[in-house]
Amino acid sequence: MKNSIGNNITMTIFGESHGPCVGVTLDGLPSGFKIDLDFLYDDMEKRRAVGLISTQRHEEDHPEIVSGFFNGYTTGTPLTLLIANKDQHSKDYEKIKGRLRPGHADYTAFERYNGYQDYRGGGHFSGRLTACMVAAGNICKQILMAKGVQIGSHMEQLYNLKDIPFSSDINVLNEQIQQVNQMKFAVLDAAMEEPMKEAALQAQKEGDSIGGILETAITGYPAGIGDPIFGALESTLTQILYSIPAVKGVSFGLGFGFANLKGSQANDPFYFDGQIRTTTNNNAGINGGISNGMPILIHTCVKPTSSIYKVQNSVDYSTKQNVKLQIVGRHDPCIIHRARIVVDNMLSFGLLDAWMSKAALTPFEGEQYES
Ligand SMILES: Cc1cc2nc3c(=O)[nH]c(=O)nc-3n(C[C@H](O)[C@H](O)[C@H](O)COP(=O)(O)O)c2cc1C
Ligand SMILES: C=C(O[C@@H]1CC(C(=O)O)=C[C@@H](OP(=O)(O)O)[C@H]1O)C(=O)O
Repeated sequence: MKNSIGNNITMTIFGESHGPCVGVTLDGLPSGFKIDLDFLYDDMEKRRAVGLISTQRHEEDHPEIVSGFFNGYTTGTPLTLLIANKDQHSKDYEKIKGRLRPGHADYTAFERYNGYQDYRGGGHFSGRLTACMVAAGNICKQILMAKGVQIGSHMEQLYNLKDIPFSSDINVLNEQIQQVNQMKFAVLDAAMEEPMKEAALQAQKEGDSIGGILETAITGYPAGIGDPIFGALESTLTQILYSIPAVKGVSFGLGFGFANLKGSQANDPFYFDGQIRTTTNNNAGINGGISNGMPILIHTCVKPTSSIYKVQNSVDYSTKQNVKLQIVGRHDPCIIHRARIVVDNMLSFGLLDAWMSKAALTPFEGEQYES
């Protein structure tokens, strides 16, 4: 697995930030699924850079489906989406060529690819490739939604500013998911929108950057999905989340918060009301790597953008000299408001892929466990 991931459906991502296009192929999709293109374009719009709190590189981000899609439906053969790069300023990178941006992949790419990597705009390591993740993941999300799954994220924290958390009441939670999915800047507490935007703007003015934490909720995902040991749902989703550039932390449910609790506080007691549920959801919908039907709740930490405009200490890889680095060009002062849809859609890919494993292994209808 290098640029491909998945078992039943696979996602392969290709391209570089300053090449002609970036793209993605999904293989193994069911045939005959009607794709809502407007819904796809809406998600692309949520990731697209707008305003001073995002990069000033403006791309259309209008994916072109070049295979696996016919008369509005998936054909079941590899579905490839291409997204053009048109607004590259490659000369910005000539000026700092060989000078390693702290926090970015410049140094590690040199070591990995022996200098043959396309260094312009972060090349294959660029956040640009997350446009592919949003596009391909959107199609998976559409399939999940048709099965009653909902997924949405909000910025629970931006730098030191906090939004309210998702509700533990399933009805309220479902409304909140719908609410954030209507928003370009996803916060639950409307009063936090301006202060958060102001904080991002302030970082931009200072030539600096900020990060934060996304909270994602998934409802309607059935119990019984996940393949222990290595296909545990948490393992699958964690691998996917860490594939997103700038993601530096992932936790499920109470996560590290479990450390402060006793078992009597941490356990989620069961009850039955026609369906097996739990009264609390500290384990966030997953036990033993398998979904239990309760909402899946995930926290994802996105670091501050590494390309900042303050002078930094670095090394010139070619001359092996210590240098002062002054980055030029266009960068996001904050990534998280754009990354939230990347997170949703990549999780959708993982959740659909895991569900397809269960579907492939489910015994004949009627052949269910009976006590
Ligand atoms: C939507 C999005 C936009 C990004 N924009 C930038 C950017 O403008 N400048 C930058 O230095 N990094 C940006 N990044 C992050 C880098 O791509 C990432 O930090 C880099 O590849 C190194 O990987 P790592 O942070 O996961 O170690 C962006 C990431 C995402 C998800
Ligand atoms: C192009 C996008 O983001 C880019 C991600 C990025 C990086 O280093 O990750 C660096 C910048 O690239 P450039 O220097 O070419 O402007 C961002 O603009 C995008 O998200 O669509």
